[in-house]
Amino acid sequence: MRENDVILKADDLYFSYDDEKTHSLNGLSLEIQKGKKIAFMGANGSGKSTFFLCCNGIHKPSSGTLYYDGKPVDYTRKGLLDLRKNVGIVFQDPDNQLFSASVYQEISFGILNMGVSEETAKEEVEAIIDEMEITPYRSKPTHALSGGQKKQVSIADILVMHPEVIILDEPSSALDPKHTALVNHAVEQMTKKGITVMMATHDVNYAFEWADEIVLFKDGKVLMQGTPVEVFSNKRALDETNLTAPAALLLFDSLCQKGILKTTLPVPHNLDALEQYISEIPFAAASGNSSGFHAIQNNAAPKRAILVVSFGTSYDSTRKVTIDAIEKDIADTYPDYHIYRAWTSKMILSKIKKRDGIHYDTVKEAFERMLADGITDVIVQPTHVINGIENEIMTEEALSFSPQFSSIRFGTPVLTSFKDNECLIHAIVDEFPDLSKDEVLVLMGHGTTHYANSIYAALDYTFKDSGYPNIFLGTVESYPGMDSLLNMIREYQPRRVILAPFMIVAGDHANNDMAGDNPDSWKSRFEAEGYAVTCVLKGLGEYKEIRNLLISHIKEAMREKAPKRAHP
Ligand SMILES: Nc1ncnc2c1ncn2[C@@H]1O[C@H](COP(=O)(O)OP(=O)(O)OP(=O)(O)O)[C@@H](O)[C@H]1O
Repeated sequence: MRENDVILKADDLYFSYDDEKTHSLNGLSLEIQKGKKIAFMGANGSGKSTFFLCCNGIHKPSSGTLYYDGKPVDYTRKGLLDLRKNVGIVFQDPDNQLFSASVYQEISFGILNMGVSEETAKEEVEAIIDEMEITPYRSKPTHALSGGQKKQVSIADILVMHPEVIILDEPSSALDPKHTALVNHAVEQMTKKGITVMMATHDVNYAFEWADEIVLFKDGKVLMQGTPVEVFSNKRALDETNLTAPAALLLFDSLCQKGILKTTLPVPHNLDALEQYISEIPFAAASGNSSGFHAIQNNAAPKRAILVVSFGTSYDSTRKVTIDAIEKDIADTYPDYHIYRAWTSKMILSKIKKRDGIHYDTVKEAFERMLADGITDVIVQPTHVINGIENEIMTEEALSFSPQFSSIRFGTPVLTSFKDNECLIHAIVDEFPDLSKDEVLVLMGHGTTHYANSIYAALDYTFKDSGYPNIFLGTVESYPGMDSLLNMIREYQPRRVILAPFMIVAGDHANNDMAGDNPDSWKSRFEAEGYAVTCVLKGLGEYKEIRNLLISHIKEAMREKAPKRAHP
């Protein structure tokens, strides 16, 4: 994130209402980006309102620093006035905010205090009264308004001052559906104007649909900050903050688990979007069965599936652009097949379960799931780079299910045939078109004790044989290792070393063993030899050509006449 995109930043804030006996803010740190819609959620009493009151200077943290637009908040009278011009709060209870005699006076008060001319203030107030549909009660005394009307006036109060940030503390609490819709409309208008909107809400469905980001509060600090899908998929974080997942996400997950919807579809953020997906399921439309579900489950369940088996990764960002992207491309190419996912690294699976509460299937679980879903014919496509131990174990496990399926076919790992090697060399060369003669590209493969490890040395040779003397391939766990690479590269004498992973994902090995700052990382060791080093954290799964190669392996598996069976 660029520093100048951050409008508000809290750094280790503490605040107490009772002389430090208990901390309502307890080491709170977060950053809010300009122009975003941020929902603040968490259990009652977790500190959301207290933080909001700090944001426009009503409370001053007892320690820590709050920054507005890159500068620490200035608590002088003038500093606070400036802050409040830019950060407006709409209070949870409008009675804490409205104090003028009439609606018109109430909305005019703030803007007149900002020192604008009466004429300009009048124009602005009229415009906001019109926009917020306040005209019918513009002359009423504020105490005579209904709860919903008071809320509209308190929003108009703030909007009229054109702040850069608007904070709304549970704006829809105690409002009927009509007034909730009016408030939601006002919030939409704010974001259209580029205002940063921070909103506390307990409504998970609204937050899921509306927000760009969710901040979860617990005990006066941030438990989690992320996109709505990241946060609401994290069961553990939801449990800790007394929240439930939104209906659209729960239903979507359930339909994906049953194989009715594809996991590769973008997550729908409301029930309307989900309904749209369901209405697009071909059989539901053709059968004229309005519910769709029974028809699909009972009569039309497709029997063929592709199981994509990966080692796995605990890095969400790389997973999205590698494993998810591979599965999506496969799903797009083979729309008649159900796509299932399995990961082979037990360590990663248990880490994700513990950290995020998310379960991904092992190979065994995926086969059991497919069986339960009525799948009869399976193509297993690994995303493993070589035909090593992982792939052998996976194949054996899959074949143990042969008696229960009509056919189980296997696509080969990325590097199996000579043609695969050629394709990979092209993919790498295309990815680094500007590699100059005085630079070397050093690729980090995983490496294994399995005999298939020889592919790394063979491919390193093939690069050179194909006219690329400055592309080297080593492994992090086997041969050729770092010492061999250093010897070869010393001989070449490059000006710069470019490091890139030769693994499907740019995960732990790429981030730490390759690009980390620890003295044993490849980056540090090349730097210690005096080379300038550039790291490219891009997994092979991000290369379109590699994804296409895997798709071609599936095609080859489909052509296979006699599917492999353990018990023919
Ligand atoms: N005026 C006050 N005086 C004393 N304690 C307060 C005051 N306001 C809040 N607190 C305490 O500070 C803590 C944080 O409260 P806060 O209102 O910030 O939480 P919240 O997350 O906004 O809760 P809710 O979702 O119920 O609005 C709670 O323990 C609360 O009891």
